[in-house]
Amino acid sequence: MYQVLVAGATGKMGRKAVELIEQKSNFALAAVLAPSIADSDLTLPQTTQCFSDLSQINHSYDIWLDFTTPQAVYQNTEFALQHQMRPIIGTSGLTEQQVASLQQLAQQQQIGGLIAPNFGLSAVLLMKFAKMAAQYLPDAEIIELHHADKKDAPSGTALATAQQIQAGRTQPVKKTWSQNSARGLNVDGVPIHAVRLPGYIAHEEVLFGGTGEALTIRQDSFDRGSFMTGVNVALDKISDLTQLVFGLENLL
Ligand SMILES: NC(=O)C1=CN([C@@H]2O[C@H](COP(=O)(O)OP(=O)(O)OC[C@H]3O[C@@H](n4cnc5c(N)ncnc54)[C@H](OP(=O)(O)O)[C@@H]3O)[C@@H](O)[C@H]2O)C=CC1
Ligand SMILES: O=C(O)C1=N[C@H](C(=O)O)C[C@H](O)C1
Repeated sequence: MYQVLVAGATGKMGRKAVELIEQKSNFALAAVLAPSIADSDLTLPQTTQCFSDLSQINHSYDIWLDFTTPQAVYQNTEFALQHQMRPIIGTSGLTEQQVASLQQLAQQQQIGGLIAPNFGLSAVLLMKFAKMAAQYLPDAEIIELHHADKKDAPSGTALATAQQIQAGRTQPVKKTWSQNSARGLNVDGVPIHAVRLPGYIAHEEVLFGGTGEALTIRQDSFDRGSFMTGVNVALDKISDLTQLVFGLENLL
C-alpha cells in the first residue's frame, strides 16, 4: 500500500486528487496539507494526518502529490525530496532554473518523481502537435483561457508549450514585434495571451501562421476530472522513475 500526502487538499484540484486516491485500492490517503485544513469541510478517513504547515510534518510518506500555489511549490518539492518522498507536482509556477535545481536535488537524494505542467491528455497532445507543427511553421502565438481565480499568468501549460515550439523550430521566426502589452508576453519568441473569465476551466489555443495559410490547435478541459487521467497514470508509474521527470508525455 502506497502512503500518499496530498498538499493543497482543500483546493479545487486537491479535492479531486483526494477522491481519486480514496478510489485506488493500493494507495492510502495518509496525510493532507493545507493552511485552512482545520476549518475545512473535507471528510477524511480517521487515519489521515492533517497538517496546516510544512513544519508540522515529521514523518516520510511514499508520495507527495502537490496542487498548491506558485508561491509554495518550490519549497514543498524541496521538502519532499529531502525527506525521501516521491513528488508528483501539478502546481504551476516553477521556473526553468527551479526545475533544474530540483532535478539536481532528486539526483543527489536518489529519488524519482514527476513535474507535470498539465495532466490532461488533450493538453499533452496539443504540446506534442505544436512541437511538430513548429518545424514547418515557426511563427506561432498562444492564447490560454482559464477560470477567473487562477493565481498565475501565463499558465504553466502555455509556458511549456512555448518551450516545445522553440524546441521544434528548425527555422528562425520570421515576424518581429514591439514591446506592447497588447501583443502578449514574449516567451521563447512566442507571444502568450492570457484570458481569465468566469465560466472557463482550462483551455489553450496555438495559432500558427505561414505563407497564405494558418493552422490552429486547440484543447479544452471542461471538467477538472480531465486532469485525473494523468494523475492516475503518474500514481501508477511513479515508483518506476529514477529521476525527477518533467512532463507527463514521458510516462505515457
Ligand atoms: N498540472 C495540472 O494538470 C494542473 C495544475 N493546476 C495547478 O494546481 C495548482 C492548484 O490549483 P487549484 O486547485 O485550482 O487552486 P486552489 O486555489 O483551488 O487550491 C490551492 C490549494 O493550495 C493550498 N495552499 C495554499 N498555500 C499553501 C501552502 N503554503 N502549503 C500548502 N498548501 C497551500 C490551499 O489551501 P487553503 O485553502 O488552506 O489556502 C488550497 O488547498 C495551481 O498552481 C494550478 O495552476 C491546476 C489544474 C491542473
Ligand atoms: O490553474 C489551473 O486551473 C490550471 N493550471 C495549470 C497551468 O497553469 O497550466 C494546468 C491547467 O491549465 C489548469
